[in-house]
Amino acid sequence: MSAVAAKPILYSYFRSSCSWRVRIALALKGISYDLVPVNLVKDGGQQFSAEFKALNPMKQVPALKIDGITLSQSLAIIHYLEETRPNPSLLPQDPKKRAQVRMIADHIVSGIQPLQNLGVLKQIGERKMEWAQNYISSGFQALEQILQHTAGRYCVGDEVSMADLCLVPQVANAERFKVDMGPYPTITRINKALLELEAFKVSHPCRQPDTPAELRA
Ligand SMILES: O=C(O)/C=C\C(=O)CC(=O)CC(=O)O
Repeated sequence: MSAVAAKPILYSYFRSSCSWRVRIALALKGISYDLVPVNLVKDGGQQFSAEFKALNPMKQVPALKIDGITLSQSLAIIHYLEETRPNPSLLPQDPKKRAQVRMIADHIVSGIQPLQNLGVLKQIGERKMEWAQNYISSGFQALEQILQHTAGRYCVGDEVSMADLCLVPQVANAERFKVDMGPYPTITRINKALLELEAFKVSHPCRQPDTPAELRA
């Protein structure tokens, strides 16, 4: 290893919810990084380039080059950051609470987001809005019920955890797909509290190097 460790490089798209999860983790842990934008729509999708495919065969963002390896899959990246840069921790000490954090994170990362991802909506065609609304709503109905048992100020108790890193970007997607948030007061309250934190602000899709002018804050 060289004396001066190379800065991590994040391959990101401003409004990819999965990229945003990782940007929040990097911000919370105070890790400085360089960002390489990958535009998922321009030129038919830059993620399909041979160059990017060599980096991540799944042709998705985010990807993170760090400590001499390249990682994809947002939660795997976040767990690596947690294990190598443990402060501040994004997992509670208590095993039951840790399990609840993972349950909520998986619920969003595996149970909601993939069903409304760009690649799926492309296949769905005209009905894509209705499709995304249905899956986000049914996922949020379950999540609202779960949070009523686990939440304090944030998803699990009063400390920011991996669950919160997944929640905020998914709520942004819900808003984008015009999901009625009325039935989800707990999700709405936690989302609002989290958006007040600096790490969630700096990582926000409206403040990225690749955010188009009309979507900037
Ligand atoms: O329409 C676009 O600009 C392209 C892609 C996205 O926003 C990101 C996604 O694929 C959805 C997601 O983050 O869940």
